[in-house]
Amino acid sequence: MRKLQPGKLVIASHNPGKIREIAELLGPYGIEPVSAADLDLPDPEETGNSFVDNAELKARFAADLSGFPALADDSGLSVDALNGAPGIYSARWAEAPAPVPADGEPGDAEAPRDFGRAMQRVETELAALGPDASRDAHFVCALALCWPDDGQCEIFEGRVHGTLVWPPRGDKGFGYDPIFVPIDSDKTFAEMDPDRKHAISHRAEAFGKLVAALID
Ligand SMILES: O=P(O)(O)OP(=O)(O)OP(=O)(O)OC[C@H]1O[C@@H](n2cnc3c(O)ncnc32)[C@H](O)[C@@H]1O
Ligand SMILES: [Mg+2]
Repeated sequence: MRKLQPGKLVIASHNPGKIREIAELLGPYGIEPVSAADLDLPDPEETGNSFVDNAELKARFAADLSGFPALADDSGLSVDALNGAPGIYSARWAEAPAPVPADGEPGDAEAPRDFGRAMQRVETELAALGPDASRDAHFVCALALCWPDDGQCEIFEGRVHGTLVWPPRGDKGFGYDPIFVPIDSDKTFAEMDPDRKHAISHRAEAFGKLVAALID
């Protein structure tokens, strides 16, 4: 399998929380992360039907446009009792419906994200199933690393199981972290130090596989 050489690697993400975690996880390997935003790369539409498809689509897009190897992460929260929702729609659950301006033309501004709203929606849908509904959930992370020249991509996946709590707790991390308590912990991801999250998270597991396969 082709190895990732030290040097520039585009992080094909526009999520600052994710970019920070990826930079921390890559810290020890002599790789220079450059974010898609640093390169002014646009955010592609996530038209895939799976985490893997969306990760590959984002990494290919950034590698082709930048000429550097690119790493994308597609991830999300999957709630058992909601048949895996929000899943690949995890980011979209945090977006408000696009406002329709007075002239009737759809606006082109990106809808701002509100994870308070997304977490509330998870809780509301779970509560509607009654007090006995399972609160089991897992985070999934699919990483795709694509090279620009021959279009080759390698994919790695990780997951972490846990349960959902309400109300949200903690101010570290990002996204759904304040309602997710991983197995064998009493803290939410948002209450943990980053090092602890990196020891057990879905992203850390996928990274462990990537490092073992692609970095000497
Ligand atoms: O596509 P990019 O630009 O990378 O950024 P994004 O935020 O849109 O990322 P995704 O499309 O992969 O959507 C995943 C969403 O799932 C949530 N998520 C993923 N990993 C998470 C984590 O470690 N902790 C909390 N929430 C997470 C988070 O809300 C993300 O916005
Ligand atoms: Mg996205």
